[in-house]
Amino acid sequence: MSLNPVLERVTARIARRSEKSRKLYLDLMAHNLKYAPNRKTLPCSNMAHAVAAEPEKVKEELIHPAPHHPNIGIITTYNDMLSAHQPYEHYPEQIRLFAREKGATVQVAAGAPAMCDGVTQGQEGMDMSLFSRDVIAKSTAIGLSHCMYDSVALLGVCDKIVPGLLMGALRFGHLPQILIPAGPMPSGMPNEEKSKIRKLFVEGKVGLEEAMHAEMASYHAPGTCTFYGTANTNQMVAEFMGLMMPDSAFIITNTPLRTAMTRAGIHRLVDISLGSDKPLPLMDLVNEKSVTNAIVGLMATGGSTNLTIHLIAIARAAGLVVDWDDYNALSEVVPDLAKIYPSSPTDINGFHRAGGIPTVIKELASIGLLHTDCPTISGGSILDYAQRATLDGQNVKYVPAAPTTDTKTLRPLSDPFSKTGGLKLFKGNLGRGVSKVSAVAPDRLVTKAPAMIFQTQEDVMAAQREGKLDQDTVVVVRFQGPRANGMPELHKLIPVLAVQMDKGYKIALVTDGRLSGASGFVPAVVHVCPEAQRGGPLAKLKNGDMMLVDGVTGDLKVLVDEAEFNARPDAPKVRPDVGTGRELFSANRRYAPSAEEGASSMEALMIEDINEVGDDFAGEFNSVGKAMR
Ligand SMILES: O=C(O)C(=O)C[C@H](O)[C@H](O)COP(=O)(O)O
Repeated sequence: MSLNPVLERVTARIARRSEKSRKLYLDLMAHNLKYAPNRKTLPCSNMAHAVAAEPEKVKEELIHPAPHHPNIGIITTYNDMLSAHQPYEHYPEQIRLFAREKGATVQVAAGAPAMCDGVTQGQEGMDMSLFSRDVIAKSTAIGLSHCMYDSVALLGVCDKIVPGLLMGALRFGHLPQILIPAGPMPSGMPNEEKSKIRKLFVEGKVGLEEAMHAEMASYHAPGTCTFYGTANTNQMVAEFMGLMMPDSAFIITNTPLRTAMTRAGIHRLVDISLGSDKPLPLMDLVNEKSVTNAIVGLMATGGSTNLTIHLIAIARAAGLVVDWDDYNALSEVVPDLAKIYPSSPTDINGFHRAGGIPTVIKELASIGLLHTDCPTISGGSILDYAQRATLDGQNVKYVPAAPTTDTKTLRPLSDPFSKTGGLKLFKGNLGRGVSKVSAVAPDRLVTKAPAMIFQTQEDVMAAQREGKLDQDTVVVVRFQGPRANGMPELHKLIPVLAVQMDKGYKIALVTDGRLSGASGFVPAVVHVCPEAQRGGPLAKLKNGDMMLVDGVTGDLKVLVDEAEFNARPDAPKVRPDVGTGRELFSANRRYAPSAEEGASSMEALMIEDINEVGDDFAGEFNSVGKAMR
C-alpha cells in the first residue's frame, strides 16, 4: 500500500525541521548508552547502596548477573486517590513475579505524582496541572539517573502523567521502555445523562443531593474515567506509537485479561532489555513516523485538544519539532471514524466493544494513512496493533481486528462520520488556536457575534446567572495561557455555555486557556497563541467587538478596523497567582513557551542549553566518556 502523499509530506517536513535537534538527541542517547555508568561499572560502594534493601538472592543476582539477566526499573505514579492510578498499588509485586518467570529482577526506581483534573477542575490546583507534567518528567529522570536498569516499565495513565513520563523517559531513550496501562473503569451512569443533570443543576432545576448522586454514579470505581478525554486519548496515542502492548489501552481495569496483558508486557520488556539479542530502546520507537501516526490516530478518533500540546512536548523531548500546521494538514486527509463521548453518547468501553483501536488502525493502514515501517514494542510494526487481544488461559491471544459492530460509534472507511479529522487549526488576526470541530453540530460551526470579554471562568458563570449572556455572543476568556496562570482547563464553562445554547443563542468560546478532553459540543477555539499575557491580540479586544469564529474556513477574526485595533493599548497583564502552592511554579510560568511549542519551560530551557553545546556535543561527550573509563 503506497503512503498517503500528505502523510509522507508532513513526516518529511518534521524530519527536515528536526534534522539538527534530532541528531543532537540521538548523539546524546548514544553517549548515555556508551558512557553512562551502569550496573556493571558502578563502583562497589555505589552498588552496595543500590542493593542494600534487596533479599540475599536478588543481591547476588544484581551483583553477579547471569548473561541475560535484566534488571527492570519501575516508575510508578500510584496514589490511591486517583481512580485511574489506584489499581497500580499492587503492580510492583505482580511485575516482580512476571519478571521472575523470565529470570529478571525488578526495582521500583521512583514514584512520581499524578494529579486528577477531575478533582482540580475549577479549583486553584488546576493552575499547576499542566506544569505537573514537568514535575513528573523530572521525577522520572531522577529515578532513572541511578543507572541500575536495563529496561523500564512506566506505570501511568492520565492526562499529564503519560506525557510527563514520556518526556522524562525520552531523556533516557537509550533504554528499552514500555508503558503499562491500568485500563478504564466499568461504565457507570452514562456521560450524557450526567451532563443533562449538570445542566439542570445550573438552571436550578435539580438540587445538590441529586447532582452529587449523578456524579458519584458516573465516577464510581477504580480505572480511568470512561469519556474520551485526555487520559484515554493518551492511551490511544501510546498504542498508535507502539509504546504499549497491542490492544492494551482499553481493557477494563482489574480483569483477568488486564492482568494477562501486564504479564505479556513485562515478558516482552525482558526480551527487549539491554543485554538481550534484540534490545529495542525507546529512542527508536519515538521518531517522526510514530509521532505522525499518533496525530493520525488523534484525528481519526476525535481525541482531546490537549494532545495538540502534549504530543508536541513529547516530540520535543526526542528532538522532534512538530507544529499545528502538521496537525491541520493531516486533519484534512484523515477521516473521522469514531464518535465517543463528548462527541456522542457512547463511552470508551462502548468504543472498545465496537472494535476499538485495532479496527481503526486496520482501516487507516489499509489506505496508506499510517507508517507501517517504524518499530513498535510488539516487535513488528503498527500492523500488530490491528489485532484484538483475547484471553487464552493465563495468556493473551491475538486475533485479527474485526469490522465495526456499532456504526453509531465506529465507522468503516467507506462511510466515515466525516471525510476530515476531528481537530482544526483556526487562524486570523487574533492568532492561532485549535478546535475540536468533530464534537460540534454542523449548524453551530460558524459564529459571527459580538465579543464579551472575561478574565476568569467564575466571571462567566456570574454573568450567566445574571442573564448577561442572554444574547448571541463569542465569550472570550483571556489571560489563561501558560505565562499568565499556567493554562488551566476551563471545563466548568461547558455546562454554563451549553445552557445558553439550549436557550437558542449562538455561542462560541475563544480562549488562550485549555479545555478538558471531556469538553465538546460548545464551539470553542482554545490554546490561542500568542497568549494575552505575552501581548497577543486577545489583549486588545473590547466588549462588543464583532467576532468571526468559522469552523468551516478556520477563520478566527475580530471584524474591526485594523489600524484602530492595532492602535489600542493592551489590557494590563495579570499578576502571578499564589496560594495552594502555585508560588512554587513561578519559573514554569515565567519561561513557558507557547502552547504550540508544548508549553514546557523545562524543555524550552533544555533546548537552549543543548543548542549552546551545539556541534561540539558528540565530541565533548566522547572525551568525558574516555576520561571516565
Ligand atoms: O480529559 C480531560 O482533559 C480532563 O480534564 C478530565 C477531567 O476528569 C474532566 O474534566 C472531568 O470532566 P467531567 O466528565 O465533565 O466530569
